[in-house]
Amino acid sequence: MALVVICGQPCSGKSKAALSLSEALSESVSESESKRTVKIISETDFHLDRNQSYANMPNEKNLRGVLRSEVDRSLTKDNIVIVDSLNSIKGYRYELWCLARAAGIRYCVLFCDVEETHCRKWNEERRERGEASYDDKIFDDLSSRFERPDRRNRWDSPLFELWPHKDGVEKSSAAINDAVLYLTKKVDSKTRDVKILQPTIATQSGKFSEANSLYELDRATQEVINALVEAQSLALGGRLNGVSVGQGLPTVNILRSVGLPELRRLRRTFIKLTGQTSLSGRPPPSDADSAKRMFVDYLNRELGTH
Ligand SMILES: Nc1ncnc2c1ncn2[C@@H]1O[C@H](COP(=O)(O)OP(=O)(O)OP(=O)(O)O)[C@@H](O)[C@H]1O
Repeated sequence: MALVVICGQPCSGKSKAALSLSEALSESVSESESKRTVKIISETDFHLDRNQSYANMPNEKNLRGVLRSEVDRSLTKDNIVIVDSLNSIKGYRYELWCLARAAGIRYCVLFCDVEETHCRKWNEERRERGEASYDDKIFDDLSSRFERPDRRNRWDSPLFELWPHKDGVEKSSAAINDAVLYLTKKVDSKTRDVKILQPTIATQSGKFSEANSLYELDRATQEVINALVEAQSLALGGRLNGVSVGQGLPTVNILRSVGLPELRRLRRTFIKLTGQTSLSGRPPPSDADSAKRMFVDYLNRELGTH
């Protein structure tokens, strides 16, 4: 039914927010919606120690991989899944958004906006009470790498903002109320303010094996670029529609001439988002057709023809 990504600095009140949202959602269930369930997926479910999980990049990628798989397994038409983790890397939020899109459900981000100094103080207080907390080194590292959500990104939208330090967090907080309304609103063909993500061919494609994945991704996307450059030069600047990049693959639909620098930029961004920079540990597609399909889908969306 929906995926909610909680996002915020370390020790910014994310778990409190996840719990408040879960309670508010459960209370909003009417008789007719009794099938609906709310599930929180958090690092503590896997008995993972914060300082171990974020000690180095391989551990961090592993943690994100574990959480992402659990999200992927949990998304259904009837439940609302809340991911209670830092979710501070933009590329990772994009991946979660892709999972929601592949599942054809609604999506939103709930952001705990707390200044780093307050988070640090809360973390120190937690440590003094003998509760699990971040070591200073880990806290500094995570907080310096935090990528603030931006509602202009599809994967950060809609964005509901909480200010736990200023206002506290309750199940009646305004942002929680707004999120509940958004997540539970009945939609029909006239509804404009609720977006149910639609799966595309690319997001429906199967699972990929890790072997040779980066190499395949690099090569496959280059082949798509080559095909486009060639097709554009043959069309001599004329309108191009339905450029084939291989049998059984979707076509690229460009309504304007797109130069090589722009194509190269799009390719670089795509590779980055697909995980080549290993932001989340998810392997990029390992077979050429999957990689091409994803890239064509990305180009069609970015060039505004979808
Ligand atoms: N609104 C608040 N006012 C005062 N203190 C708070 C508030 N929210 C959280 N804290 C303090 O911060 C601690 C951590 O809260 P919480 O577990 O919700 O944060 P978190 O962002 O989920 O942490 P982590 O990054 O470790 O998962 C709490 O134990 C509490 O001491």
